[in-house]
Amino acid sequence: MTDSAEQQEQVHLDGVIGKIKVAQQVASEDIATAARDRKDIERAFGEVHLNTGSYEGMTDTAMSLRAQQQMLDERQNSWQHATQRLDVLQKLEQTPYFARIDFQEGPTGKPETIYIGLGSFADSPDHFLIYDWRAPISSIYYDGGLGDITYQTPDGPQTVDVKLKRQFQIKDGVIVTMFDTDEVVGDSMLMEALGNASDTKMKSIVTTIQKEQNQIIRDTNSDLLFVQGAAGSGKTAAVLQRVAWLLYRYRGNLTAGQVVLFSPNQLFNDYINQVLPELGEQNMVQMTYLQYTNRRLPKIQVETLQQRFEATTDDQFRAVNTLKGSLNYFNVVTEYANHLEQADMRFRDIKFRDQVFISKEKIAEIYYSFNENYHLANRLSATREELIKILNRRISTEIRDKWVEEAVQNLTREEVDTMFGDQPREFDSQDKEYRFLARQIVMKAFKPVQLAISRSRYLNINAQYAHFLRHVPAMLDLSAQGISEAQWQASVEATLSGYRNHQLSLADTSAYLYLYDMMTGKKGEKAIRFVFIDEVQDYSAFQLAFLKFSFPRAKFTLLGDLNQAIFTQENSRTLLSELSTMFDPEKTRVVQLTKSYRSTQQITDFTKALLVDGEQITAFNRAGNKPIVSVAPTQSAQEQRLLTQLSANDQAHETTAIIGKTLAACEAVADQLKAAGVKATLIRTENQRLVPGTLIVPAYLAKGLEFDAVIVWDASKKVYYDESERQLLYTICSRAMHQLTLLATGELTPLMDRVPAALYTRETVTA
Ligand SMILES: Nc1ncnc2c1ncn2[C@@H]1O[C@H](COP(=O)(O)OP(=O)(O)OP(=O)(O)O)[C@@H](O)[C@H]1O
Repeated sequence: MTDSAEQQEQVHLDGVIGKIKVAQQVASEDIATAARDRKDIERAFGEVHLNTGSYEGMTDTAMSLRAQQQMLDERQNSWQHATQRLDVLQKLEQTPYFARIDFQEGPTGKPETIYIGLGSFADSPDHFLIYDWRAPISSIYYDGGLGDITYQTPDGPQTVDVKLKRQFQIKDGVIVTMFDTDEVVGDSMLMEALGNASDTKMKSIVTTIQKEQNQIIRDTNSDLLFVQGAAGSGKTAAVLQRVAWLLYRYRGNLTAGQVVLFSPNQLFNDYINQVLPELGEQNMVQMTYLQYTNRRLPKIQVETLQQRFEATTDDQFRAVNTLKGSLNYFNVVTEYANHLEQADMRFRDIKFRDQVFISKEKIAEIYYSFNENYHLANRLSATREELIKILNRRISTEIRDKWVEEAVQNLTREEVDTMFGDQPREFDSQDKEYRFLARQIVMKAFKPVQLAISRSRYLNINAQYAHFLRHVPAMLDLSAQGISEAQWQASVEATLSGYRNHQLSLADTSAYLYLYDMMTGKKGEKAIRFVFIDEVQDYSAFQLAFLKFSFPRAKFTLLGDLNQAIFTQENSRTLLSELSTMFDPEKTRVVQLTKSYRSTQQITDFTKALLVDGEQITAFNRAGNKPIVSVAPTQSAQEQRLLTQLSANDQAHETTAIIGKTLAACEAVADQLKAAGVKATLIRTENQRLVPGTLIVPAYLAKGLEFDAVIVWDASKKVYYDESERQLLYTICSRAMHQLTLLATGELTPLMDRVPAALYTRETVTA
């Protein structure tokens, strides 16, 4: 490449930036105009006189208010649109684009040149100076090198002959480097991107999206897209890009509020919440499964992440919990709920002033009076109608009661005025006026009853759930699950007594809510169009089936690494086969990501050796130090070693996370560091924020995060002794980007036995 090529590109860049600045000016003026218009309308709003003297007057007022509101909404929209536009333009001014592609469509097509950036920019309706990275044509940048490349358009596949692929690094409007490449996405660019230090916030990967990741990002056909990828293979990164892509692809028909991401914990939500804004989009709805379920049961304390992780796992508990997480159990709940159409629905009396108003027996009689064509949802709504009729009859008779008459007579002028509200007041007789007021008084008194009916409070979900649990042995062969009937009944009693103390396990919460939704005929949240579930290996099949039921119109993207199952362990292996029965196989796509980008080659080689079948994982070729495994004879020697490692990491400008197995272990480390005068932040709960500097994090909160340097505290035999902890240790070690240290006291964990000695530096600390 000649100097002049670079000069020409800089001239082109300057021209584009000049035009972006002009467009910024226009957008700023649009914002000001929209804001001014809005003020004017708001002022006019205040001047609309509320004419409530006559019925016509009220209608006129209402109409003019509505028209004003509409104008206000329009101005609000154009204000928002212009603000978003300005935001994108400001980003573009710094780095307008990162790639140039020259191509030709067919042998006779004319040669074209496009530039690709974070957003599109045109100086006239048909003249694009920059194409959005999400535009169909931009796909050729991610999907291939030079020559014929096919990309998908809304009208079907298109092939073009790519003649030139040029990548740029532009900083503050100046080309820092540029090079031509015939690779998919030049490794040097990726190397540069990956060489950066870790941050408390994840960044977008728009300039270096890999071909396999691009497949995930641009998928539109699958109802279920399952991404199985090694630690650090960019599952989370790709999926955030996918959200941005979907918002672009379905602009006008899809909003960020119709996309939900279920993430492993709140800390992780915080970690990723800058990526979409960086891409000029709004964040999707983000929550954890626990938050999703707990918000529906505010009075119940659903088992937290820590409780779940540190729960006792005796075999009996494990078998019951495994059963409660299975698809089989989900089907049992469904079957049980359907059976309630015939019998066994539990009701509660509807009370009025502490007296039984409609008895549960009466409600049951009504509920079961409809024929078998009435299913759960319409049976309930038919019952509701009957109950409302009973209430209305009672209101009509109650009107004549003495207390009501007295109440009407005692009404003050103001009370009468509020009761009439916007109602016309002309009555042809005094009696009619009296009846109107009396009815209002009675209806107000019966409001709690009306609410109890409309909110189905006469359903007794607690009794129903207890009945269901006791009924399970009749519906399922427990012995096939390795559970005796006595064990099951003991677990039922434990669940119910926990419930009386307002506590419920996550597995029971899911079943409880699903049963409730079935009983009340809820059909889920239809507005949600895309659901993403990160770290899906930690979900049970029951939870996934429940989410599918809860979001019936959504397409699902599930991301997981079966090697990082820290809650469900071996169950996660059956998850894929259970999933395949939930979704149409024709509309299911499974993508494997095997290349790990997070860590250096040395760390990836080490972590994959920890796994029993980690062969498939390949490292991105980036060199670093071998992991250090240090065994000290005493606890205090291990503490000393921790201090020297921390200061070595500090000197190398690597931010360290010390990852302990439990919160208690992390607290102990935090105390030691404090005593030694070393500054570090202990992350106790998922509601904390990640802050710069050394962190101490319990294992179950480190999911999905990454750090420059990781110190595993502590990798002794007494801490990690069981085969079932292999995946946990793998998950922890794979958080490290550049530097990994495992510290142990006494004997090293036997989980290290399978790691070849050549893959790490072993140290023995002397006392
Ligand atoms: N195409 C890419 N270009 C640049 N960086 C990338 C790319 N893909 C992944 N990365 C980086 O690699 C790191 C790991 O990515 P990410 O956290 O998405 O992986 P993951 O598969 O979700 O990992 P885990 O399962 O371990 O949580 C991140 O720092 C991410 O920015």
